[in-house]
Amino acid sequence: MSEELTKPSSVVPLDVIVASIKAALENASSTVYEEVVSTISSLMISLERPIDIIHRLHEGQMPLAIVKSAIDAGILNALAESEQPLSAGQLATKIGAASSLTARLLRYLAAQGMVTQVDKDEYVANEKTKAFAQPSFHGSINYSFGTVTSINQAVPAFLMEHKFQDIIKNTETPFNKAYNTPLPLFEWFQHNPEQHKHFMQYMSIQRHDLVTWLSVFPVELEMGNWKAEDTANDSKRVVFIDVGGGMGHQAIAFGQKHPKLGRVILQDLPSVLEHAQVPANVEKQGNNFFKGQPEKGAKFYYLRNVLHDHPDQQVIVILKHLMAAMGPDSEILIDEMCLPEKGTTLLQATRDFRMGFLLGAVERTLWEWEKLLDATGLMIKAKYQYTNVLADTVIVAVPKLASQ
Ligand SMILES: C[S@@+](CC[C@H](N)C(=O)[O-])C[C@H]1O[C@@H](n2cnc3c(N)ncnc32)[C@H](O)[C@@H]1O
Repeated sequence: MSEELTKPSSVVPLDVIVASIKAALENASSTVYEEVVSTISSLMISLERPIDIIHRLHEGQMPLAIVKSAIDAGILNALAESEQPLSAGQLATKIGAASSLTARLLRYLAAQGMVTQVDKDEYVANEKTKAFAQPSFHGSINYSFGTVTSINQAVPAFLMEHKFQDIIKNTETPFNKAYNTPLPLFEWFQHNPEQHKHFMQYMSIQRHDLVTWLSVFPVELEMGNWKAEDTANDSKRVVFIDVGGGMGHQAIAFGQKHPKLGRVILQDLPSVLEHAQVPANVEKQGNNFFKGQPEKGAKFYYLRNVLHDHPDQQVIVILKHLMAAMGPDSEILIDEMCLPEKGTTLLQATRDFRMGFLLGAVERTLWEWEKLLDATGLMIKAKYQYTNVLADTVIVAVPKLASQ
């Protein structure tokens, strides 16, 4: 038997290894799941030969184009809605496409794990098909394909033109080059509501299934003796402000988990808050964090994935406004990735460049956070890491003087 036809499992017991990984993951927590998937991805990268990298980079451009086409054609929704297995011909009739093209799309989607092929020409929806039939997943694919792809295309020319210097201005990025605009991304979104909607849909699911900061953050411990009752003014104080909170997922989660601690506020630009749907215990408050912080003396000023959107000088402006509003017990909670100094994963390094290409910003290491906070007049009182895959960490920052 030639070497090419030797079954891999006769050399390495792959079937056994795969079966044991699948069995171990059946009831695993999302943290364990993410970590195993990340380790396997790193293993795949470590096993690649140079030509395999060429194949990965070359073939890697295709999935987004195919998945976008499959969504636009309505294949995933039609399959997700069907209670019976469907053939390519039946699906083609439902969506009004050619049956041979539909068959080829299905073959690709099955190879990609997004539909299940149960027989020679029979397909059924699986969990991934059902997820990709939802508007938030459509929006995410549209964001990746419609907004991000053109930015990636602009990167090499942008870096060459800028002589491979750091990207430090949010008005001079590959995004600005790709869209020929002088506006920073979030201002540009105000003039491009369709792209903004897709971005927000992506934001709403990008942490799908990951544990949240509330699973590790010791609220009672950090609260200390802080009380919501403001007896002097016969009112309730603000315990939590989700600064730049977008659709308010974290404000909602905090209010649900801690309904009695005090008032909860969601702050963002007014045009963003129009789209946020929050329960009665979360107050919406339009505010531009570059202009100031109207709520004085709140317990927690929380910022998730906000500061990584901005270069250092702007982060300092945002934090100084919060410092001016802080009372003696206030804390700033910075919920961001803390990149490891060594052994950054491909995903973490990708997120870092994404920030740079879109916004002239960066993901930071813990040491870089320490340096930046120090330059602002803050220090790290505590930190709580809650994911390994993204190294998401809540940094508790307090003014240097108050803590000394
Ligand atoms: C990357 S998103 C993070 C949203 C949210 N914190 C989350 O984790 O889902 C950044 C947020 O900052 C908001 N933002 C940008 N510029 C702002 C400004 N000048 N004032 C207030 N919010 C702003 C955006 O509208 C957006 O909701």
